[in-house]
Amino acid sequence: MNWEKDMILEVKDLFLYYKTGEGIVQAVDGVSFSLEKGKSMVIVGESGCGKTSLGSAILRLLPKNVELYKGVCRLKGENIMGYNDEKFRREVRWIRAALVPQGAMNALNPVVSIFDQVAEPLFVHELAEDRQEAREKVEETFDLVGIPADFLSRYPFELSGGMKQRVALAMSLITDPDIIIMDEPTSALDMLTQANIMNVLTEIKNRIDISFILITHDVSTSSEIADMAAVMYAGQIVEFTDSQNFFDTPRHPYSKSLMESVPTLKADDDSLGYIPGQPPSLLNPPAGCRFLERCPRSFAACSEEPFVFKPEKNHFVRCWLYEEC
Ligand SMILES: Nc1ncnc2c1ncn2[C@@H]1O[C@H](COP(=O)(O)OP(=O)(O)OP(=O)(O)O)[C@@H](O)[C@H]1O
Repeated sequence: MNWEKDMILEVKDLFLYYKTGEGIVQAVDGVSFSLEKGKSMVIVGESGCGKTSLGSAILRLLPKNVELYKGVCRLKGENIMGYNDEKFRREVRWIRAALVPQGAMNALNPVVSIFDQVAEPLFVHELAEDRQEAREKVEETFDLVGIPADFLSRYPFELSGGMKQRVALAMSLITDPDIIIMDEPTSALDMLTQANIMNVLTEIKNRIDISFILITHDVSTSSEIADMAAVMYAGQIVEFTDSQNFFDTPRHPYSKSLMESVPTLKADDDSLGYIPGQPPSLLNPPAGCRFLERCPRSFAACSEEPFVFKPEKNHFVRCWLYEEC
């Protein structure tokens, strides 16, 4: 993969391992991808495959038990992995790259008004001189995420789940970052509210120059907003391509099974697929292809770790089936 100037984010050979009493958990194991400016990307995969860890690794939000953390992360061409922690905190996290963490809407402070919570990053990072300036910025951001301005003085308990999620989004947008990573932003919401949040994201994408990474295990809700799609399996990205390609013709056997297991309004229940078995433990992942045990198309080569192949332009698949491509 070449470094290119119109990329917002380039991740190369990123590793994040955790130390535990049982051994080393290889949560992010040599992940590489790149995302163009203004584009959005979805990262899908089963629970426990390392999606949250990948987001945390990019934003350097690390727990204490890190065993290995290395790789390259270029934000607008600059390797932010080379920044010391202070520079990273001051210039990158929440300023140029923000996170909407899993369950963010339930983590709002119940005794602090919505205005004070959304405006806080402006004061912490000295981006507003006074409350009036902060208020204007918060109102502008509320307009972007579809929160009525009179919600400024409300408290979280006065808001519906969908509104709380919009507040969490507003908190990540308030500093005008280049990119936002959203971890399961719709998972605790009903279907209608999920669709509303997706519409809000589409609206934001149309109105401002921002890139999104959407982390989810729900393939269906992400198809509308994503320009690019990455599939994670057992700590690795096994497929990465533009979403049209991915949703029309997924290539990796895991991606295919994943797509076949997504319910649609047209399909009857009998045609729904499922993936037998469990992903391997990240404590001691198998030496060959990590999907081998569950793969309907495995063959002799799969006992060796697959390289990433490119069956067509901008389509990367970690699978021996595409070796000849
Ligand atoms: N601090 C930690 N210490 C040890 N293991 C961890 C730690 N954080 C996560 N893990 C493990 O790392 C692996 C990847 O977890 P992660 O939360 O990144 O996956 P995920 O795909 O986001 O899952 P989910 O969809 O359930 O949120 C899992 O096996 C998890 O148990």
